[in-house]
Order: sequence, then structure tokens, then C-alpha cells
Amino acid sequence: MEKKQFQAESKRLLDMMIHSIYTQKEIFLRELISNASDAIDKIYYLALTDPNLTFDKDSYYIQITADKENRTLTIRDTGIGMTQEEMENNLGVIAKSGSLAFKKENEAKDGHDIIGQFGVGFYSAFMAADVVTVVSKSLTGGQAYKWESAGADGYTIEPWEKDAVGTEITLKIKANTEDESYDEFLEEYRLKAIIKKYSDFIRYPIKMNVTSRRLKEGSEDEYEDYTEEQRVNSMVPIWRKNKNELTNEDYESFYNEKRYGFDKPLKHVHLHVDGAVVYQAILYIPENTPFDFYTKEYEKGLELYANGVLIMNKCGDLLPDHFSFVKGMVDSESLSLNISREMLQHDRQLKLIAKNIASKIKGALQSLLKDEREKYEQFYKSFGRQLKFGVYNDYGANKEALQDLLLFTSSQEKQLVTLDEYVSRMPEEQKYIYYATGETNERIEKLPQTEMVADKGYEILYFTDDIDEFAIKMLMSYKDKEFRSVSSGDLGIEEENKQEDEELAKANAELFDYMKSQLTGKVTNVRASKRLRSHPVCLTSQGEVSIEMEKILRAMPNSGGVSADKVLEININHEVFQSLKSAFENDKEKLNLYTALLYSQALLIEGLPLQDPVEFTNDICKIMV
Ligand SMILES: Nc1ncnc2c1ncn2[C@@H]1O[C@H](COP(=O)(O)OP(=O)(O)OP(=O)(O)O)[C@@H](O)[C@H]1O
Repeated sequence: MEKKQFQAESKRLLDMMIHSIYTQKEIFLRELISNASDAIDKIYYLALTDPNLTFDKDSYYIQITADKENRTLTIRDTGIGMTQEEMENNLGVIAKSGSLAFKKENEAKDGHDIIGQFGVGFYSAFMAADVVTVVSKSLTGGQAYKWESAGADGYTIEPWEKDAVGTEITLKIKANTEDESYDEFLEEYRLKAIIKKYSDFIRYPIKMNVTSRRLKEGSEDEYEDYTEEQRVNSMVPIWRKNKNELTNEDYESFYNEKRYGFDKPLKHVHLHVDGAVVYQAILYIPENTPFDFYTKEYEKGLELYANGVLIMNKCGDLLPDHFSFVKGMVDSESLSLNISREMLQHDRQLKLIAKNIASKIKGALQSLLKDEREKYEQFYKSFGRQLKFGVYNDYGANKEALQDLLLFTSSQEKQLVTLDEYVSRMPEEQKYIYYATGETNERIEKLPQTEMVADKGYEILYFTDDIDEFAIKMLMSYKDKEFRSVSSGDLGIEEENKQEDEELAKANAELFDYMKSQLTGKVTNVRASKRLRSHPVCLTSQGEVSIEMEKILRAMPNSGGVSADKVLEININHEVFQSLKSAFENDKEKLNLYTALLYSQALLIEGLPLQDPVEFTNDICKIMV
């Protein structure tokens, strides 16, 4: 029999195919099953227009048979088959897709979209096989043929015996090498897993012999293995089903089956989008933070399917970073795939889908916030930090989209409130949205700096996350109300006593200047406080960097010694102030001691380290004796 050569370019292409197009060898099974499914779909298409053809769905299937002894794996289908000529054209010429030509002639309707388009998938069989044999009988009748090839050398075609219409592809699985095991492609559990992973939603049954255990008949404790042909794919993807047919449990079991997470999702969104881009998606908002979520190892992304065939496990481009917690899948017919189906060629459609998905996720979170507050707060505990990062990142590009999803603990309600809730109940004369930063709510509550704002009856938002203040600085304002730290220089409340204040400042200028000179390099100013009520002293900051930000930045490597411009504020209505005044007049050494002590106390209140704790305790002893 004459051996025919693959065309010259085809030889090179075949070599490339085997060695470099696909990153995972197991993909070959996905490709052959997709071809088999296409072959059945083609009969379905023809039946739509040919009155002599009927398409009885139950008679069409794909069968996988592994024979360990002979090291063969067979993929049989009851599809349209190939004539000798079609074998020559479609299997003899790489990168020629009979399926693409068919698709162009028979426009896709009702989701029966043909998968093949590049004309290369078939050759992936050579990644796992030394010899590939195709026996096929065409629906158009006539003789069956056998095509056989051992790779780049070429192929043979000869008449063969086959009764039923369809195609049978037999792979002679390669022998194991030092680096690679090919045996796995003959193992039932492995084949089942590969089919589940990539081809679970192929529309036709994929049948395989499956071995299970059962109690021996008549025995109570003896078991036996038995083998039975079973369908191993789910066939109908849940996302193609109508939402009304599905229950919450269905969505939850899909979430668990797919191992999106081990928790119970808080909410799901099922999308059937039919517009500029066509896709279906099921998205989940998980309940718990995955253990690696806030680490570099965490990989965001959604499963991506093209026509029910898995293309990518985690397509990161489908999710913005601020929604990286979302799990789920997208299936689309409109994707431009690259030849290996492992990547997307143009990302225009993908970008459209991603944009659409981001707005749907936002909508889902908004409705959770509005209608199921408790659940939203649970979500926020797990992933709120990510939303705040989202406000801060990319120079605030997403801040407007995310601001209404933020929550902070309120000084009045002692529970989480939205910015909208805060602003909507602000008294008319209140100019700013006030916030205070600290490690815990309890610590913030005790901060002397909150006294005046709290006395005014104004609500304060507690920032306990290190990202909070950075995010808010990026946001700058909400509904035209600026954010203001209770530690900032100007609280916007003091105006009423302006004249009085100025006089006081003038009267005590010398004392404060003296204290400032004692604290050179530590504070940029010492002044009479307008915010303190019962406490004698506190530290505030002026300028862009707050004390809390200084703490965070300093904890980072290469922070470059960023520090806040600190101001020591003294409560002139406190008895301590009288002591300061009299020391200033009579005993400068005492004033130096008091100044050092007050500064150290202010540092402690802020949770900042004392520069010299020994000196501090010595100073305390000095006033005790
Ligand atoms: N099981 C089969 N039954 C009938 N025809 C087949 C079968 N397998 C392959 N073919 C024919 O061989 C052609 C080449 O297959 P191949 O897998 O290389 O490419 P494809 O499926 O068209 O495209 P892709 O590379 O995108 O999968 C197909 O287009 C189809 O015409």
C-alpha cells in the first residue's frame, strides 16, 4: 500500500503540534471527544433540512474504551463519518478544518454550535500515541476506510470493514519514558477525570466501562468488582438551563462539585446574556475568605468554556482585582480562541464580557447590601478589605464604582454603616465626615482626639484596617462631603470661638514656643488644643501623612522613613496646664521634665513606641520623689 506524505508545511506543523502547541498532554482527549461531538452535531444539522433524515438523540453517543494489554485507547462515535476523500482532505492536511467549512454552510442555531475550527485538534493525538488509526464510514454510504499514521512520516488509507456509520479512532498509547508516564491514559479513573474536567458538558453521552464494588449476591460481607458501561459526563450544563428550573440547592451543589470553595456561597448570579457578546455565566459570592486569599499565591479567575468545552481553569482577565473573590464560570460562543484553545487570541470579546460581569457583580453586592444586610456584613468581614484595596488601587480608577459598597463601624451605632447612611443623617451644620484610626474599636473609642467631635454629637467612623485611611484619602469626599480625621489640624468646628482662640494662642505663645524647642525633631508644633475636653494632651498631625499612616508605612520595607508632621496639643482647661504655666515662670527644669512626660504620654496614647522607655520611667520617678 502506498504511503502518502503529509504536505511539507504539515510535517513541520505536526512536529510543532506534538511538541509545543499544547502545554498539557491530556488535552488530546478533549480534542477527540470534541471532534466526535461535532460529527454527531453534523447529523443533527443535516436532519434539520433533510426530510429523509431523522435525528433521534438517544441513538447518538461517544464511547471510550481502554485496553491496557494492547495499550490502546479507542474513541468511537456514531457521528457523520468520513468518506475516503474527506479523510484525505481533513486528516491528511493539517490546519484544514472540515468542521469550519461545515459550520459556514450550516449556520449555527439553538446552541448546537460546532466546536472545531482550526483543523489541528486531531493531531494532538500524537502527543499520547505512537500510531493513530481512524476507521470511518460516512453517512453518505459506500465503503468504509482506514486511515493510519505514525506521525510525521505520512499516512496510509485503505478500504476497511465497518458496519455502522461513524468513526472509531484508536490510539496506540506511547510507552512510558523516564520523564513521562503515558500509562495514565489507559487508567479508568484518570480518563474519567479528564472527561469530567474538559468534556463534562458535551451534549451527547460519553460512555465508558466503569468498575465499581458491590456486595456479593447472598453474602453480607464479601464484595466483588464489577464492570458496567456508564455515562460519565453530565451532558446538560446547569448554566444552559432555565433559572426557573433550578433551585438554590442545585447552585450550591454545582459550587461544591466544581470545588469553587468548601463553604456555602452567600449569593449566586446566573446570567444569560444575549447582546453584543453572547455568554452564560454562573457567579458566586463565597462566604469565607480562602486561606490564601490575601497572599500572593491566590489566583483570581473564572472557569472559561467555549461552547461547553473547558478552555481555562482560571481566566484572570474576567475579573477585576477588587472582585477577585468571585468564583464561577463563563461559557461563550463568541470567543476568539487560539489554536490550542488554551488562550484567547483577541481579547475584545473577553473585555466586553469582563466589563459586563463586573457590573453584574456590583449589582449583586448592592442587592445583598440592600435586601440581606446580615449576609452582606458577613461577606464584608471576609472580603471588605479587598473592596477597600479596590478603591485605593489604580489611582482610584474604581473608587466611584466601589464607594457605596464600603462599610465602617460607627461611633454612634457601634455597628457597620455605609457612607450613604452616615451622610444622610449628618446634622445640617456638620461640614465633614469624621473618622478616627486605631488598632481596635475599643482603642479608638478612648482616643482623646475624638472628644470634641463626639461632644458635638457628630458620628465618627472607626478605621481599624491599615488600608482604610489610604482608601479614604483616595476617595477624598463622598457626596461632596470631605473626610476629616479627628486628629487633623482643622476640624471645621472651632470657628465660633475664633477670636478667643487667637487671644489665647497669643497669650501662651512663649510657653508653647519654649516647649517646642524642647521637642525639636519630634514635633513640628506645640499648641493649645481645641478638641480636648477631659484629657490633658494628645498628638495630632498636619499635612498629608497621618500618624496612623506613618505607623503602616514604617512597617513596610523600603518605606524611606516617612513620618507625619506631629503636633503636641495641650488642653489649656486642664489643671496640668496651670502646672506648666507656673513651671515656665519659676522652674524651667521642671517644665522640661513635664514637656518630656506629656510628649511620652501622647505617644503611648497613639500606640507609638517611646524613644527611650528607661528615661520615661526615670522621669516619672523624678516627680514622685
Ligand atoms: N470523529 C470524527 N468524525 C468525523 N469527522 C472528523 C472526526 N474527527 C475529525 N474529523 C474531521 O477532521 C477535521 C480535522 O479535525 P481537527 O480536530 O484536526 O480539526 P477541527 O476539529 O476542525 O478544528 P480544531 O483544531 O479547532 O479542533 C475536522 O474538521 C472534521 O472534518
